[in-house]
Amino acid sequence: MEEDKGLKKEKKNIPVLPWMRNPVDITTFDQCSVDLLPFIDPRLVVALKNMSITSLFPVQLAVWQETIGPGSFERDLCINSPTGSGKTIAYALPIVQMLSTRAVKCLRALVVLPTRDLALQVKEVFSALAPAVGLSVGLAVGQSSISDEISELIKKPNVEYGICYDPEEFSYELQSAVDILVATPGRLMDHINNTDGFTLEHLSYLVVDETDRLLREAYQSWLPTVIQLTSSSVDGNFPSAADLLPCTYGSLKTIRRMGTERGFKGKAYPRLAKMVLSATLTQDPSKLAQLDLHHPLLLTTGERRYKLPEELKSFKVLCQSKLKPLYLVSLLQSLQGEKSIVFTSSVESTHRLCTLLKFFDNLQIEFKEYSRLQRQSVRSKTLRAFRSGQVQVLISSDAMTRGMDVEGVRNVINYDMPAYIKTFIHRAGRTARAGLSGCCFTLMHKDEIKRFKKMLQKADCNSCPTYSASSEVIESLRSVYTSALEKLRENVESEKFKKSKIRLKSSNVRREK
Ligand SMILES: Nc1ncnc2c1ncn2[C@@H]1O[C@H](COP(=O)(O)OP(=O)(O)OP(=O)(O)O)[C@@H](O)[C@H]1O
Repeated sequence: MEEDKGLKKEKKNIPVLPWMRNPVDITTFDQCSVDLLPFIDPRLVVALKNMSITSLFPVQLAVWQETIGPGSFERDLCINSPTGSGKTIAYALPIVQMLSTRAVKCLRALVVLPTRDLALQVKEVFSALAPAVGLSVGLAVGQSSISDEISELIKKPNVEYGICYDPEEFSYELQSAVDILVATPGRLMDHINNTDGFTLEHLSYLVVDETDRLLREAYQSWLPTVIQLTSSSVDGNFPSAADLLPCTYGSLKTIRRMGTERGFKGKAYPRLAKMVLSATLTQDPSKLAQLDLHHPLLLTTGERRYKLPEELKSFKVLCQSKLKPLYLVSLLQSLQGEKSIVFTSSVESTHRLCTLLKFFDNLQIEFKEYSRLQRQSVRSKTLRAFRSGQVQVLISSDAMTRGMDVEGVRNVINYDMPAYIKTFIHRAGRTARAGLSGCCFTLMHKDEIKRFKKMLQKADCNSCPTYSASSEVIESLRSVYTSALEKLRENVESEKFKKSKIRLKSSNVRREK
């Protein structure tokens, strides 16, 4: 009977897609000194060392093997590797290496991420590598105005000797100012639809980072659009007469033909090579089908689908629901100003918790709210302060959950227990990155223990000791907590009143119009 159960569990873990059942196991790779990496451009070795990277992590070496090494980018790669294991460099390095010998500048690599902050972070990594081999990197996230972004991405034509050509009369060739573009889906679609000279015609590499998140929403159909724009424009091996017509002086043309050979039938050639990544990569065939992968190869860490970082320690903090803020304060005080992120279940509870903490007198912890309710400029400022250490604790909704890499985060606190293991993995993964140690504390009521244990088992985590808050500290905080709660109630009332006043004012203005 027990055996039957075990068998059923095992079966449940077997992916439906056959190619997912024979993955490359990343754990079989060791770290490798950058000086010993085969085929690497020496200029990139210097750039890596300037980033304080002297050896490659296992996932980076595994991807290098499948791209620059014997794998030669022949298959599309699906990379499932834990948080903080170095996936960004895993895809950035081979792309920059491949493009280092390009002759003409045009947009050849596109990296898509779900949020602006993540895109900014990834752009930084490319910017530390690409200029070393003469490549330029652009960003399309809507951080600046669309016209500023266009002038960064598209090269204006040379206007010789002050002669200004009439664009109606003379169709000059607009060219890309970047080789690599890091984008969020919305802004990418804006450029595809509206920016003159923006083209994916020459695209050779597509990276879909945080894949499962990006595949969850349609984001203006960015993925089918990219796939369609990079699919074959010509049937068979023979170009049409139009393709043989001389092209505009200096312009570059990429003709993607429809493959006719075995294994390539119906596929475009030159091919758009794809790399898709996540710490919790989806195994859902219908979702993966959207990516139109070519002979996909899965690279994953060990046998388990989900894995937590090696050096992460998890603790549960048992408390009554109504006393959660007290336990949080006591925990934060015992962490003595270590960089920490507190996760709540929604933007509203983030705001509420942050407001409540402000009413705790003498807390002596620099904390800030970080949520999608805030404007981007406010969020960016908070993130900068957190990175620099000016702010020690971020109270965040799930806006911080995925991919964010902040140096020195020692603790993650789940103020509200996440509902899914995927959320737990991404939240906890903000600490214990790049082989460093870190702790994850989850506040819960004793009735939630069973569910929590079951959830952690999915990531093969069977040990989660209880962290005991000092009862003396809890008692000493009670009176401050009562008065903070009272002030919070007043604050909520006054915020409600302000909001209703604003609503009334704007509806009056509308009526007058
Ligand atoms: N080879 C390396 N040597 C030292 N540090 C590295 C190396 N590669 C990456 N790092 C550092 O490790 C940290 C985590 O890297 P990265 O953000 O790429 O992880 P990730 O796998 O994408 O995580 P997540 O799934 O959370 O997005 C970064 O601070 C990065 O600078």
